[in-house]
Amino acid sequence: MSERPVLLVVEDDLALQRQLRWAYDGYEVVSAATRAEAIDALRLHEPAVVTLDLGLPPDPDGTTEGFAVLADILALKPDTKVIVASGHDAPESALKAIAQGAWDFYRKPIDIDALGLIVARAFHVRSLEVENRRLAQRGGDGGFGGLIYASPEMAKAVRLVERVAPADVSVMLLGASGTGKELLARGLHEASPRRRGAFVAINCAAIPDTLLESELFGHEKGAFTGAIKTTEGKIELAHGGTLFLDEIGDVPLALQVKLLRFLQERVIERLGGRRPIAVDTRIVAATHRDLPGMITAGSFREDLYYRLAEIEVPIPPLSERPGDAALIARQLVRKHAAAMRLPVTGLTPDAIEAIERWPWPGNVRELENRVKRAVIMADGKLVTAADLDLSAAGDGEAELPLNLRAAREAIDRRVIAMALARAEGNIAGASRLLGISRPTLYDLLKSYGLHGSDAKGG
Ligand SMILES: Nc1ncnc2c1ncn2[C@@H]1O[C@H](COP(=O)(O)OP(=O)(O)OP(=O)(O)O)[C@@H](O)[C@H]1O
Repeated sequence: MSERPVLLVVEDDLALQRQLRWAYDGYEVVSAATRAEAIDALRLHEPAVVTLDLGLPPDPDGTTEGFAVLADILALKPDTKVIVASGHDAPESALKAIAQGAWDFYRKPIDIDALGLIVARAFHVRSLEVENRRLAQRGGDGGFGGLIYASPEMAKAVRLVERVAPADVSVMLLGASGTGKELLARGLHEASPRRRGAFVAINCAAIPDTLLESELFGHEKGAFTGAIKTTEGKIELAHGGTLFLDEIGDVPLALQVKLLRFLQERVIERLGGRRPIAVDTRIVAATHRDLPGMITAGSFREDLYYRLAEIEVPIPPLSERPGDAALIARQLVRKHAAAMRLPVTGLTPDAIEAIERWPWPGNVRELENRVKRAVIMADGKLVTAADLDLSAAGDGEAELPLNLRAAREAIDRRVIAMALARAEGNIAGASRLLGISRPTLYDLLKSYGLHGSDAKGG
């Protein structure tokens, strides 16, 4: 039973003590009638929240003893949320208590429901503070590669990348646009012995096929019209370091052959060049495409795939990482407010709720764009759902799915992802939570292309 949060009630009226203990059965209510008892209880139970009647003996009609208790509590445990009682005749003492560090006040005679709300809010805020502190200790600007995350899904991807970073194996990051593939690739580079070399990134989908070859391999002066000087390609620029090839699935077949040769022989030839150049570059590739499907269709070389994908790291979309969107949003608000010198400090509860409901088709990139804009739009200190332009989230107004089947699939995916997250990727656990059999869940995972952590092995 000691798992219930402890609420310390400092109150000299024994009947009232009993009434409160009875009313707040969601908490472990500990009572104290004097300053000494209150401090003993504070030391013993370390309650997160205390309600404090300022009129305690030996000054039951005044407030001196109450203020002394308040000072003691805040000196011993400054993060305690103290809620003081203000007598109907002395509202100013409540304000004075708040000025001295009390969290809130309530009026006597006690309204159990109203006080209950204040107490619940105090516990809630306290738990958020504890969580924030825990995250801050992980490193101010995020952990590995600057990534911010708390979901087990993302932690798993990060752990895998961390583990393979020092080894000389090829890594393929699989995830949709904006899920953080480049940050992960950069983190991999930083965690590898190659961190003294350069990290070079190229998005193969963003460069026209005709230019991609010279971007990757470089060219000699005069190799083609406009080649006015010899230029090193990205592979050469990353010599001694890491080259991140984003959207590898968009590399045309002819160039795939050339890439494969580089990976086999570790030499390149610039366009128009005649001599092979030895290059020591580690390739990390990424794609959102179904490469095995492309291999079957003949548009991606199987031999290149096996060279590039010794280890595959699936990166879940933001919508399948419970809790991450709100966490990243908080950090981004602080970052952009500081960069733009705006007095915005956080998000309103309705903004957090809207963020949690939004499907984030553009993943973290979309989140970052919206937060940046919202920080500029915000009127006060807090960003609202309207500032984020997410007020229609969940109404179905912003994103009407293609048809009912697509809508059902979207909901299935979300709920399955949540169940997997709660069961820490365990299929048996997730299927129990969903009220379906294991084989049914496997079928759903397969048909939606989702991965439970033991989906492959189990
Ligand atoms: N977990 C995260 N924490 C903080 N910022 C993130 C996180 N994931 C992504 N970002 C930010 O979101 C943006 C998109 O991330 P990134 O470029 O790594 O995605 P990507 O998967 O490589 O996308 P694309 O394939 O479209 O280039 C970047 O500004 C990045 O800093």
